[in-house]
Amino acid sequence: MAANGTGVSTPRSPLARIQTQKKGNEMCHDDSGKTVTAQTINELHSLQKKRSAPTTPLDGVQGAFASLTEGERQRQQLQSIRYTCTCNTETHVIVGSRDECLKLFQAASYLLPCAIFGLLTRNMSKFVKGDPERTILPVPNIILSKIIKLLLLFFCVDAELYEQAIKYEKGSFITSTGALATLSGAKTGRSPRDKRVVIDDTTQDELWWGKGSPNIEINEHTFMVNRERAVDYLNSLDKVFVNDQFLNWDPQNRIKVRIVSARAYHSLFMHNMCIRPTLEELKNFGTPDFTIYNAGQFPCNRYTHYMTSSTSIDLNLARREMVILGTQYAGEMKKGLFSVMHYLMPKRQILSLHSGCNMGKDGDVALFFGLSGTGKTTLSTDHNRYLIGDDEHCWSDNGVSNIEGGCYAKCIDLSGEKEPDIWNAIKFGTVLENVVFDEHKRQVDYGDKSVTENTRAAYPIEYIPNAKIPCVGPHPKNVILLACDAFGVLPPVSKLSLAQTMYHFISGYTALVAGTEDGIKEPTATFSACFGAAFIMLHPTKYAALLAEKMQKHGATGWLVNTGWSGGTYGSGKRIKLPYTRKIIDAIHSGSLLNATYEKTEVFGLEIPTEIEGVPSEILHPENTWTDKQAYKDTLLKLGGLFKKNFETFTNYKIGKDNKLTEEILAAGPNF
Ligand SMILES: Nc1ncnc2c1ncn2[C@@H]1O[C@H](COP(=O)(O)OP(=O)(O)OP(=O)(O)O)[C@@H](O)[C@H]1O
Ligand SMILES: O=C([O-])CC(=O)C(=O)O
Ligand SMILES: [Ca+2]
Ligand SMILES: [Mn+2]
Repeated sequence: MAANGTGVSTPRSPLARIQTQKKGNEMCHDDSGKTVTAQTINELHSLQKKRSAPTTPLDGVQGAFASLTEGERQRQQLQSIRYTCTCNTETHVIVGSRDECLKLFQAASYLLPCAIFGLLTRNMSKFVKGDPERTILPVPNIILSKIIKLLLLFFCVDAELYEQAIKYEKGSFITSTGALATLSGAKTGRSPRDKRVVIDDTTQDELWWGKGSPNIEINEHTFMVNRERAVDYLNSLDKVFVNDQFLNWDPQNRIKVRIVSARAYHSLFMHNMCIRPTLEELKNFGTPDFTIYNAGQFPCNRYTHYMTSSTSIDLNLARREMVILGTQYAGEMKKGLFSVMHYLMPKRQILSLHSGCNMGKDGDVALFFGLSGTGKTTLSTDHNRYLIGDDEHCWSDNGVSNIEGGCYAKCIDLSGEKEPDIWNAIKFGTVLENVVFDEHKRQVDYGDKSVTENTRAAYPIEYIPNAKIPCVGPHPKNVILLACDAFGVLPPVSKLSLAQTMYHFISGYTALVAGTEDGIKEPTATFSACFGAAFIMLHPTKYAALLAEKMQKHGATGWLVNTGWSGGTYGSGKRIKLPYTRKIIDAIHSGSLLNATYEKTEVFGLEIPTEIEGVPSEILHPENTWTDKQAYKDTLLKLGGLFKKNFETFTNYKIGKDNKLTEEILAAGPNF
């Protein structure tokens, strides 16, 4: 209780957040989207719908159903709910030992095939001590270790999740192309400063901690406090959604995950993003390898030790659990599981990668690395190639495999002409986050940033016509590093030596424009080790060593592609046209670029081709595109300096078995 007797203050509006972030802290950079500007939930909702004149008369039945007889209408309705079992909101509480409960759970899923059951476990200690609210549950005198709540609800076909979302989650609508438009609330991007990892005897030694690391420590006790909070919240609801799914298309390294969440939106999102089990696999699912408790609507308690805001995403590797409090941004689940893979896979000598991946007709595989917004999804989705995946992969001795079963595309300024496959994937079943649409026609305005610039579409990978199912492929031939250079000094494409590839992989550079706020014209450089510092769990050099080893072994060629500015910095120059970038990528895939004539640039020492089919030669050397040559030189040196400064932290580490490669990598950076 506060000393002045006024009690503990509560946030003024549901969207208010506590700002406790220290400026200039040592955390890895925040690549999450900006939070919304709306101050209240109603304001947020009003942003989503654009006013327009109604086009449909509201009285009388119109359209396809108008001419149906009642019998036909009923038949069609029945057909559409064929797969939906009756919702039984009654909660069946089974109390028993963990094993007994699991057995019952298994048996029940056999009795009702197709059903996914809600399953919640909670520590019984508090329960046994006697919470009057809870002792109403029958407690037979067997040794209790867990309570499991079976909710006979789930049968998560897309249609039912749509219905649940529309009925219970404000801001859910069906768009004109059939996608489910949703709002993620106050957070429209990830919150890397609120992502915490339990430090224990094992993780203390194994994980990367300290400067630059994404792992902010909490202790086991705090994790349990937050876990209890999340589970209590979920237990208080009429229903929870449970997804039992897989990660990783490599059958030998498949991970079973369970996601318990409160929103149909979250369930459909993960249904799309993770690998969907067959009915047979679901029946035999057994115990998951990892579980997420997503209580995102509910905040963490600010007075809990270690908490610095009302949001906390907590990872406990020993318990194989993650708890989410205070953010409904669905990407936290996707990228939270990616972090888990970044821990589990390297232990098996498998490299986990923040990259897109596709394969040509002849089986040539390319990886696309890059930070958020640099083009992984856009460029790996290529009508002339098979899509293996757009964002998260593993590279093992067997080749590459996608970790996910879906894609998560940026939608800002999306157009059907430039990105037809992504455009056409936005249909029934797709989750469309934080977009603005016409209130009557339900047509999405992809240019509208009113809710956020980070608008997204999450769809199953099968929605891309040339997806490669199963999503696996042979060893990569090309490793393409994407950087969206808003300084406009990096060449549109350069061929890299292995040491240069490693240098740029460890640097993980991109520069975007700070945002859409007035007056901000100056790009900010972002360095994020391994093009995904927010998700890696071990020291970056561990992943770098694995990449070097695999590239060497399989003879892959590295490339640096600037998908950003040309002809000047943001403000004076222009973003390189997507069709040109596609031509460049085509030349890499076909092998023609490997045999081109090259010249070397100053400062970065990059090899740039003099000619590429379909690309004006004058843009290949960035200096040509700048009218002010001095400004080009100054900007180049400025960026070179930023690279050097960033790399200082890595100069004391050894990469790989011998010092030779380490020395070569250090020499592969800008030289001036
Ligand atoms: N020359 C270009 N090359 C690639 N993308 C471009 C280019 N010009 C504009 N774009 C736009 O940049 C964006 C690239 O976003 P994309 O979804 O591919 O990012 P991503 O690397 O997959 O990021 P994330 O990891 O956040 O999903 C798209 O909106 C695309 O239309
Ligand atoms: O995780 C997200 O929110 C989107 C994404 O893919 C990234 O940022 O790399
Ligand atoms: Ca993407
Ligand atoms: Mn990503």
